Amino acid sequence: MSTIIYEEEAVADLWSDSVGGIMGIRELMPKTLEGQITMEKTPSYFVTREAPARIAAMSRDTKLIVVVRDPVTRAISDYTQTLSKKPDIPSFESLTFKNRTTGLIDTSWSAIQIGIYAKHLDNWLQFFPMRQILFVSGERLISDPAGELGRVQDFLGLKRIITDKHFYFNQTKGFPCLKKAEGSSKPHCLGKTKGRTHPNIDPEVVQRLRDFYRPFNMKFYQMTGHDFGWD
Ligand SMILES: Nc1ncnc2c1ncn2[C@@H]1O[C@H](COP(=O)(O)OS(=O)(=O)O)[C@@H](OP(=O)(O)O)[C@H]1O
Repeated sequence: MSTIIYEEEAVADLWSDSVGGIMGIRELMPKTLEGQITMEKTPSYFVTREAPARIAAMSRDTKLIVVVRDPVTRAISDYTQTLSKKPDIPSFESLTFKNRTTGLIDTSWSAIQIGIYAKHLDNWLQFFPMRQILFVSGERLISDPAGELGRVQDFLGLKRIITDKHFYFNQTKGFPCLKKAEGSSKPHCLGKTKGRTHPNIDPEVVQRLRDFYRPFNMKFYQMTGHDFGWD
């Protein structure tokens, strides 16, 4: 049987040379026994330039899992998260453009930059073959969580233990939830910070962003061999 051990996002800073870089992080990660898989979950790795080389230097066999969703919705979700912490930030519409009159998009804004998946994937492919990378569809994770987790289990070479039986759709939350949380007999939904209501964004700005991302999405579908259906 395989046990999965999670590490937290805080580990990200620990890659820095000041704490011993790769060797430092190795010391901090739990020891992995035969039959166990050690996992670390840090969303920012996917968009961090140095991450592929550093992870490859630690182990070329590492398997990588990335959840991707429609980059336009992702940008709005990202903005919604920042807004919840800093209510005084400018509108989504004004942050989107370098110059609203010319329609020039500010690709240096992280909410926009992160969704250019093809560009980030290019960096990873310099160090890892595509067969070691799994892209999970954020949309399917909501519409068919068991199906998407089936792909994850197959990719990790695990028996399909998590199935439809483990989920139910919670009408109040508007998302799938677990029938039983681990080590408990009670249902479990993700917390309040997951599944926030997004603000309404000017449809013209949304359309402009759709047009902006289309070529990058097409490239991404080509690279992964999978149409995520965002266009
Ligand atoms: N089952 C279930 N329950 C609740 N939310 C779900 C679920 N599955 C996927 N999602 C989507 O996850 C989004 C939040 O994940 P993030 O990775 O953005 O969160 S975080 O950055 O780690 O806070 C969150 O994005 P927002 O809707 O923008 O809040 C959800 O759409």
